[in-house]
Amino acid sequence: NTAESGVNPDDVKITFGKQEDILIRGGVVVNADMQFKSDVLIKNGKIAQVGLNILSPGARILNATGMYVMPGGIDPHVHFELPFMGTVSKDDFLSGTQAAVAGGTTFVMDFAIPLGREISPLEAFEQYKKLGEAKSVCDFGLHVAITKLNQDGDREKIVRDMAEVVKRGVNSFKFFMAYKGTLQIEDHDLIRAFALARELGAISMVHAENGDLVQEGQRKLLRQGIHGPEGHSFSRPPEVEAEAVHRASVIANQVGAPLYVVHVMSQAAMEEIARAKAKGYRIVGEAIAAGLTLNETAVFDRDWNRAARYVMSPPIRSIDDQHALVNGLKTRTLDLVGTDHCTFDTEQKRLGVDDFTKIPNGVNGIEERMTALFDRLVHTGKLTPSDYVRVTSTEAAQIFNIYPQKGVIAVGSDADVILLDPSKKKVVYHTEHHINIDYNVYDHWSFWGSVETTISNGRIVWNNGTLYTEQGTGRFVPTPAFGKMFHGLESETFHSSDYFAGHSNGKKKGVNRNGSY
Ligand SMILES: NC(=O)NCCC(=O)O
Ligand SMILES: [Zn+2]
Ligand SMILES: [Zn+2]
Repeated sequence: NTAESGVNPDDVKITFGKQEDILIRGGVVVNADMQFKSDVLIKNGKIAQVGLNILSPGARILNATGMYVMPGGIDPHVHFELPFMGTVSKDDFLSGTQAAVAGGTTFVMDFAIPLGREISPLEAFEQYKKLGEAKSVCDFGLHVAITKLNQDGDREKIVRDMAEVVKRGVNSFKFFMAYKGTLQIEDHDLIRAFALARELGAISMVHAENGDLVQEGQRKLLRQGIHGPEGHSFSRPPEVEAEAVHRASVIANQVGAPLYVVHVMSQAAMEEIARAKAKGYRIVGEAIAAGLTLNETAVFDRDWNRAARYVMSPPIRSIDDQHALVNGLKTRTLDLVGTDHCTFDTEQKRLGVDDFTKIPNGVNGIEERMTALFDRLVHTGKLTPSDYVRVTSTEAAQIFNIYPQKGVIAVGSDADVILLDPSKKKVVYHTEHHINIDYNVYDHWSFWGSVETTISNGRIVWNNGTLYTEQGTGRFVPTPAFGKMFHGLESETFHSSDYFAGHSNGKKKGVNRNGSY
């Protein structure tokens, strides 16, 4: 036991990687609905007791005086070892989840993307699940990307795969409306895929940009002699993002499918979400840490290597957009915050040194999200600590249907818990971070709100600046179908075959829960 906050690191070394009884004393527990002074007892990887003056002889004591005791962060949008744009993103499930827990995130959701290889969505799911189980140091879930509906001339294969991955614990499909020629799915397939997802009780997620317009914009700029990173921003203006949000929301609403828009980066795109919400569409908007903290001036840096670090899609926008997105979280036009953590080192970014369309797209953020958002949202007084917990953890747990296992400090929930000191600053140095690249877009930034201790499934994995992780301790957590976004829709008669004219011999047949069509 120690009078200092957190625990004595020498003690921890003895039991690192092991679940133990932990008593968190004297902190303020913050859930999405309320905050209250309370102790928290952890046993066997679960929260065993929440209340005042808990006694538990033999438990390790964590002194949380002056700290917030919060559910571990849930990052619904990360990409580890993603084969993309001629290379593979640098952080894998090991470095990525180590950085996650060092930053207070205890659950990540990656995307199984059948990209750059002729594999099916089911094979992609199994590959990513295997990678995650072998390397992760915290629990993880998976979304599955659908890039086309026809595999090797077999129009039923993808349909069968979608049903099968739902059975295996996936409740969300991702569709890219951009990246023409590689990931982009065309509207006629999007309509059918949304309908299938709807029938299966799985959320349709979109990367919303008009990929055809982007491609035309890129060609025009290159013809005009614009080859640098700024061309990336010019080729993907906010209208191109907003148009895709509008189109996706209309298509989803027409087929009755709940829609999740990932990485909303512009005010224009956010306004399309507000419009859809006002019309009663089932739609949620995800902000990302980069959109809430960075601005487009970085892409205009005279130093090419520095500018390229900020190239991601949709692009990082203006300061006005950034402020609008922060306010959108406050007004609940936007619902939750991820990172889209997708890292490429300087050498990889330089693949596009002569042509901005070849700069691998992606920025870091998994290690900084919790502290950066605490600084920008809570320290500024815009959001309450409870609202912060909602947008960084609880909302994701509810949307992806793993609440109350995750996303709350409550008896019976997984012991994924952080101790956050609101009066301490976290300073980011690329020399100290846990991600696997040679820079950090937040290098030398300081944020109010430092995650002092992270507990993952009852294991202390981060304490006072030191990691105590063991590769492979993270589990794949299945996300069951028909979560929050489907509530009230379960019993409705819905046949995706209504959207597959001539696809099932004219017979009105749906995808049943066993996966046959
Ligand atoms: N966002 C980005 O630039 N890279 C990751 C892939 C994606 O989410 O579009
Ligand atoms: Zn995307
Ligand atoms: Zn992404």
